Amino acid sequence: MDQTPINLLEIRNLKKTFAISSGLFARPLTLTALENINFTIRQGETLGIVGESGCGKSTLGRCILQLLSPDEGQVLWLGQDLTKLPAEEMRRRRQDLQIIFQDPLASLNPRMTVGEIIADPLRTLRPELKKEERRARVLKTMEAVGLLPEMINRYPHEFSGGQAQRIGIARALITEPKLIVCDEPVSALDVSIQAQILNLLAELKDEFGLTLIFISHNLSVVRHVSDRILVLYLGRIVELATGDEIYEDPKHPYTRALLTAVPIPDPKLARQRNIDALKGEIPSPINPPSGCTFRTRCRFAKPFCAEQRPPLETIDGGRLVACHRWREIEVPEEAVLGV
Ligand SMILES: Nc1ncnc2c1ncn2[C@@H]1O[C@H](COP(=O)(O)OP(=O)(O)OP(=O)(O)O)[C@@H](O)[C@H]1O
Repeated sequence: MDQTPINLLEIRNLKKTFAISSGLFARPLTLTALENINFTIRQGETLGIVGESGCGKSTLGRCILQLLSPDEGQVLWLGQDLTKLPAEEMRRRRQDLQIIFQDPLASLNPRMTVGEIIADPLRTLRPELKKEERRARVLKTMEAVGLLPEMINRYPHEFSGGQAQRIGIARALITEPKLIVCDEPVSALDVSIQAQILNLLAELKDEFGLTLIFISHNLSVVRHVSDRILVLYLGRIVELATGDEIYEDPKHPYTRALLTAVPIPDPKLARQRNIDALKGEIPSPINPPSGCTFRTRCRFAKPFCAEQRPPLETIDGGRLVACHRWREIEVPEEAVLGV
């Protein structure tokens, strides 16, 4: 029997722009939030998406879920293009694709009880369910995420951030989705609570056979949960590889720069790695640099990097990198994480 995992989701040539007003009578400017985005997600995989603030992570998550309409490109769910689905069909498809937000308390309606919040997606997506069936599902889902049954009639403000995120996870889980986009799910939580929520997501993934997209600006958070990691810079993919490849043999200078923010215990190694640290501000996506958009902050850049956009090349059996100079950039072995 063929055991090859199937592609649950395929993103093809995705582009998303926003029109930015630049004054009452001025023509709006175009901000390109995502461009030329191509990748696939296999069933059962966790794909991490990393990059600095403003690089397009949330926009990508929202375009996948059709909470935002892309300008161009396809979002293929088991081969079916979600961007072309009529609203009613998309509403039904939503059961399969859910989202968990960054700020758990802000994303929960303060006037609804925990039970009402968790049951809410069922009211719209499974209106045929009877009240008792809904309640039974809510209690089962609460148990799965570690909430006690007696919490069902309480309100969000009575909960800590970690508990509130469990409510958000239960709300996403109740429709029995196949894919959950986790948009910075632990960034707003205390460090001591972050590991609990990450472990819970990993357990739920195994228990329910979920596929996860895990968005974070923090590469160390993504490392622990992801099979593969997609690195975004100014709305473009600069690298896509397995977690081990990204950590042990990063090919793109931007990935190397992100790695310098991941703590390592040895101060000598940390100093060596710091030469890769990011310098300067991220350029405006309204007027990005010509050629390679990372060149203005790249310590390996040469004049020709300003001339052409580097293509996203497939290298070493499937990983992707977009850098004119990746072949010439050697990573000193002792500077690599964990060596
Ligand atoms: N509704 C919008 N209108 C105009 N510009 C937007 C809108 N949403 C996002 N942007 C812009 O698109 C770019 C990508 O934003 P996005 O929120 O996707 O980035 P991000 O990587 O998720 O950042 P963060 O980690 O800060 O959330 C940014 O320049 C942002 O200002």
